[in-house]
Amino acid sequence: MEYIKGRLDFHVAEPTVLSIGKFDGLHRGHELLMDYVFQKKKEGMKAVIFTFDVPPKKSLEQDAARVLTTNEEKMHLFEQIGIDYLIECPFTEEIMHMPAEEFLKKIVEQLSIRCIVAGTDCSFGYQRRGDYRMLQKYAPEYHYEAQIVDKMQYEGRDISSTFIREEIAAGNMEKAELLLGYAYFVQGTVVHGNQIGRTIGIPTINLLPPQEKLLPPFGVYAARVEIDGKRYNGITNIGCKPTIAGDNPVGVETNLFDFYGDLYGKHAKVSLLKWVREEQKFQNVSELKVQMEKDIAFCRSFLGDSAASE
Ligand SMILES: Cc1cc2nc3c(=O)[nH]c(=O)nc-3n(C[C@H](O)[C@H](O)[C@H](O)COP(=O)(O)O)c2cc1C
Ligand SMILES: Nc1ncnc2c1ncn2[C@@H]1O[C@H](COP(=O)(O)OP(=O)(O)OP(=O)(O)O)[C@@H](O)[C@H]1O
Repeated sequence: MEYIKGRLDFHVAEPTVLSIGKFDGLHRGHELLMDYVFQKKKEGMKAVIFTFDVPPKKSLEQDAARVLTTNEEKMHLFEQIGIDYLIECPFTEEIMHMPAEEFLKKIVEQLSIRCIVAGTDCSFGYQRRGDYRMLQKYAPEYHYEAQIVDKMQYEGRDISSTFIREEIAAGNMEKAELLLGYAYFVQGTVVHGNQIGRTIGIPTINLLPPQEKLLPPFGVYAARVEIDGKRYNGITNIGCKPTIAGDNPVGVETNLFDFYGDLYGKHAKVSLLKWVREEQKFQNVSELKVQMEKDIAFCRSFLGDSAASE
């Protein structure tokens, strides 16, 4: 996949099928759009995703300002599914104020678009004036096909990134998984923690998630972990470890079941499957250990041998 970012003079000479949007989380609704995109790819067009690189909101205090997938994660997801070009267009003043018609003409010409796939709520151009009707209107003049897709729904509500962010912020991991089509995950490099875990017989791998990544509420989760292509069942604590003195950063730490070894520096993908309980401040580490053992027993039974069976 070619990743074109930071420039307005993006060009693709081959005929393309394009989809446009934020694609935060790449959920089941987006997947529906991708089905149409890949149909066209089979017919010989190059698959292009067009998205804007909007600077992160100043205040990340609110969950709505955080993202399901960072730009880097999105890039990997698009690459995995077989997108040929990912265009991350800088959201400059010029782009922000470009009339929708002009914007459409620009991308059709520069990207040799033959088909545009979009949902009924897509919007583009100054004051978001461009919509699916505009895409349909200009299709004959610009010689592309407009493939407009009705929004996929779940229990009467449109599936959207906003919907999924709300579910994750409420700790509803199973529902988020249904909407996403895969379990919500946090990934990163395994870093050193306080090394207390091993002294209580429950070692953990520690990840420090990017600031903009939306995390579910602080607490304990049943997890599935992927490292070097291998899958493990495990249990994850998200939070600042209030039982442990000091100003601990927000961490995602996981005890892998039936694994012993050194994983520092490795890349780990931790999928959060089910909320188990809130993170608590215990009187001391011994009390915390008793609770952690109960949590592990619960998660072992909840997960069964699911990692091995997939
Ligand atoms: C299953 C599990 C549950 C945890 N629950 C809590 C908790 O409720 N409160 C807390 O302060 N720390 C909790 N922790 C974090 C522990 O304090 C932490 O794993 C331990 O101090 C080791 O940290 P280290 O890897 O930095 O050495 C939990 C960790 C795990 C794996
Ligand atoms: N549930 C859905 N079914 C079909 N198409 C969808 C669905 N959700 C989004 N799309 C389409 O996918 C493209 C990208 O959508 P985008 O990520 O911008 O919005 P979204 O998923 O609705 O999230 P939000 O508006 O909450 O940020 C758009 O063309 C949009 O219309």
